[in-house]
Amino acid sequence: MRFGTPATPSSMIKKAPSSTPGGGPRTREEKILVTVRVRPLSPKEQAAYDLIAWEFIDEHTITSKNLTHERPSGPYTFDKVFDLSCSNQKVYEEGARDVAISVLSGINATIFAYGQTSSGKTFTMRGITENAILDIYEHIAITPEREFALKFSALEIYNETVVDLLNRDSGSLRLLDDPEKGTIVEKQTEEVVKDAQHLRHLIGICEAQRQVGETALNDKSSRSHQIIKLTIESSLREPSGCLRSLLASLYLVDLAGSERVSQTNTNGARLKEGSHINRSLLTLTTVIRKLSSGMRSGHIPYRDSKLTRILQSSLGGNARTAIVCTMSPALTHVEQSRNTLNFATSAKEVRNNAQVNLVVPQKQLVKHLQEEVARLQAEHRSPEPFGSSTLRSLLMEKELKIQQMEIEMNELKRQRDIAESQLELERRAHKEPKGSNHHGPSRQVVKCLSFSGENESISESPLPRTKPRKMIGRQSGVRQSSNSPSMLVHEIRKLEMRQKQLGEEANRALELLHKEVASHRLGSQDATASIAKLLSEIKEMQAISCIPEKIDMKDKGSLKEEIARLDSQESTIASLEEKLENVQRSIDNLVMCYPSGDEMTPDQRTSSLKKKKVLPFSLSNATNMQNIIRSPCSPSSSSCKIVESGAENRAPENTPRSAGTNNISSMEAVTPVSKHSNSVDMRKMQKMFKKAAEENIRSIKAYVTELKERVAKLQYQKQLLVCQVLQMEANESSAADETDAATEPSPATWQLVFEDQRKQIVMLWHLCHVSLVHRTQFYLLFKGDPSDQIYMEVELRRLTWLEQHLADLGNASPALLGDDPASFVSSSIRALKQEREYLAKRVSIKLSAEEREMLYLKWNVPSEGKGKPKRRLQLANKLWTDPLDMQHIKESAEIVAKLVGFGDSGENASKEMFELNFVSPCDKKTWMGWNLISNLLHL
Ligand SMILES: Nc1ncnc2c1ncn2[C@@H]1O[C@H](COP(=O)(O)OP(=O)(O)OP(=O)(O)O)[C@@H](O)[C@H]1O
Repeated sequence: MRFGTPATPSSMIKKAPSSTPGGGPRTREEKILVTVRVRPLSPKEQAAYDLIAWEFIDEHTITSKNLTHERPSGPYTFDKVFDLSCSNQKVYEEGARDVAISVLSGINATIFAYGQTSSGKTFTMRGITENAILDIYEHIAITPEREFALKFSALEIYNETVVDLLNRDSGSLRLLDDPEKGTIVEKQTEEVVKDAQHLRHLIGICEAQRQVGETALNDKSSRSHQIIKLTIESSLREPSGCLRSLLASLYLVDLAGSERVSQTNTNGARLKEGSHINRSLLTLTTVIRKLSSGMRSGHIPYRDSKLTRILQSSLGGNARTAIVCTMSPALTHVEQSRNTLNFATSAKEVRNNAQVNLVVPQKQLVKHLQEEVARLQAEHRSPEPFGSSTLRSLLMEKELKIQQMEIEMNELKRQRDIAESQLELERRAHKEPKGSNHHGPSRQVVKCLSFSGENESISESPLPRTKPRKMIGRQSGVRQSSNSPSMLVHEIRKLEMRQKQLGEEANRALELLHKEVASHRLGSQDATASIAKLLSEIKEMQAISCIPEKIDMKDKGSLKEEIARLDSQESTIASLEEKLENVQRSIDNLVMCYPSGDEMTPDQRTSSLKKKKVLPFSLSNATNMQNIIRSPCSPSSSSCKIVESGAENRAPENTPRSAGTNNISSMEAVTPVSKHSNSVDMRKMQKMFKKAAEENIRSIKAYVTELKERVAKLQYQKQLLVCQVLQMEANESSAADETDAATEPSPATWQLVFEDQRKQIVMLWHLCHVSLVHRTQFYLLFKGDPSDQIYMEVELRRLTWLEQHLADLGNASPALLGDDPASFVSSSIRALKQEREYLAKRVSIKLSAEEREMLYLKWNVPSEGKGKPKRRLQLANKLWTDPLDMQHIKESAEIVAKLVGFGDSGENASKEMFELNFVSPCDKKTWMGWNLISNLLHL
């Protein structure tokens, strides 16, 4: 049996016709119905002469009385506020009925009670459940035209373990992700409900099975979250044109109550239960808060707890939801009640998108078609108004349809089997690393926190996996498609290829320059030699930095290696730049080497004229020459052309001139030619040559400058891409989780996120038995500065993984675990105990007698008596014990800091001790230099 949205492929769910019972709109976006119920003072509260701290302004508004010197809270306004005298009947009618009966119209519905322990959740949910049963069966009774089928299932989430309340023996149930149905509970029992009495009986069984325990606040405190699911399918009894039936589920959720350790006086098993309860409620609060702030498209951490995973569709999804927030009126609980009201305030902003679920049961459809065939066959046997051929074709058509349906059914079954086997594979794949390395981070965590090669292999896995989350679209200059590490590596490689091409072009340009200078025999020998040297150097450099032609994206090399490689190439790029500088200098020298005709001495002029007489090509070839030089600058020119044109312009080898172009004496020996040239206007020729040469050199100079710019641009783009890779890794489940929008969180949003993350971190420290000194240092160091963001995220991820790991150890069967599963947990607890003993010793060293007395008084530490531990140890044992009470946390941190000797702001610690040498993520717009990136990766 499956738990989740109705067990029907979404493709089969259609919008309802207008004639659905209930008659409401087909889909509706609406806010969650939020009401608040305040129970009467309990006998215990009355006995303690506790005061009523709340005032009911009207049916919708509640505010705190001004009983203490504290600022009063409120007024708070909700869909309804029920005062102390309100009956269950009224709470149901005004706070739940409308939502509950939606299930009869094919709309999923969820009703849950939220509130502090002993605030009346179970009391309220019982009332709602009973009234809902009455309403449902009354509706069934007055709707004879429809046939109703009810199914019942129930589970509890106890210490983050899902248990079937109809079959406890089945142990811990797994939650599976179904792309269409959302979260489903594997192998859960589902009972067909016969009637109202049977339904009450089943609910009774569940209540008896549920984990209940005694705490200081409640004799029968629910220690688990209970989720009852009633699935109702209804269809018209009379066969009509409409084959579809309405299918929806009603979830009745009785949450365990949030509790303060200091008030419930819990320890041992109760304390552990309380921690799990608080943690999952904290996730629920976070989910609600995020949904209420309109972050529907951003990351909502449903997966952080089993409760929110199961309730996902009820929170911002395809369901109508009503929440009854319960609270005690007592002054003692005013702080907790305020928390409840804040939760309720967030919840009333959450919008759901419920729709009518219509299904076509395949069985029914096949049955219908068979009946149709039978009818047609009967008609065929009897005299018919139509020709027998018409009937036959109709029959054929129907049979074909049946066959089609069967094929579709088989295909659906096949797909289901594939999905199941994939899930099974995935489950095994997840289990494997556990067995081999209990202490290593999970693959997913590794993926989030590092660039190890394993990630690449994960990405190649055929198993379904979570998609990389969206990047914050910060680098507008970088292609949008670069949204996965492999894409980015691909981009980087492409840029490198381009860079290589540019290098080659530069080389060709230089070669031409070289040729020209050599063949003209003009300019200084030094310049010619230096260009020749540059040419060979660049060639050499290209050979070294040769990039593999083939971009092999299956390469197992990790991104980290990739970035290290890029980093090492920096020197190559720098030297390319340097060499280009040199080329430019050489060109400048060359320019200098062309003395203007006017400045030439008569000797120079003669020599120049002599040289010009032996030009390898005549001046009529000037156009060609320009082509040679210009071609590399022109983007459209191909290197091939350049080489060819160079060859074309070479002097024919059989001419006498070509015999001795390499030295001046041989040039001078070619007297007939020079004599012949004498007829040319030498002065004019000289001018033209100078002009052409200067133009060539300008052209090369411009080209080199352009090359330099292009190399710089490429390098910049490459670094942007690297940054993107880094940011993506860092953001994968945190910053990018926060928002899809391309905007930075505003300081106000960051403060909210910070508070939220801090609460989660505190809770996780508690659950994972993290060292008190670490907690204190971290708490005092990270106080919400924007630059703390990355530290907070990393700490949260580390702890979330650790908690999950510990939970897995706790839930796994000993056979699977091999070594002592509890050793890790117990050694952490032992270390914590030793730390408390150490802190206790420091109490008398670091605090004056007066300070000690004040603390004992404030922290309710009774005086020492026989058999009681020392007061200082009692004090140490109280520190950091209530993760829900932020005041307690703050004071605990201050005391530990004093005992250990940290300054007010943890001055003995620095953020770097958390080994995160990052720049502030809020400076993300500023350029992250290469060295910083290298540091970041600890390359
Ligand atoms: N509206 C009410 N009127 C009278 N009694 C109430 C009301 N609400 C709760 N109570 C009583 O208060 C006590 C605590 O209620 P309940 O067990 O429902 O609290 P809870 O919130 O479910 O606690 P927990 O989270 O610990 O399970 C019970 O004895 C219950 O009968």
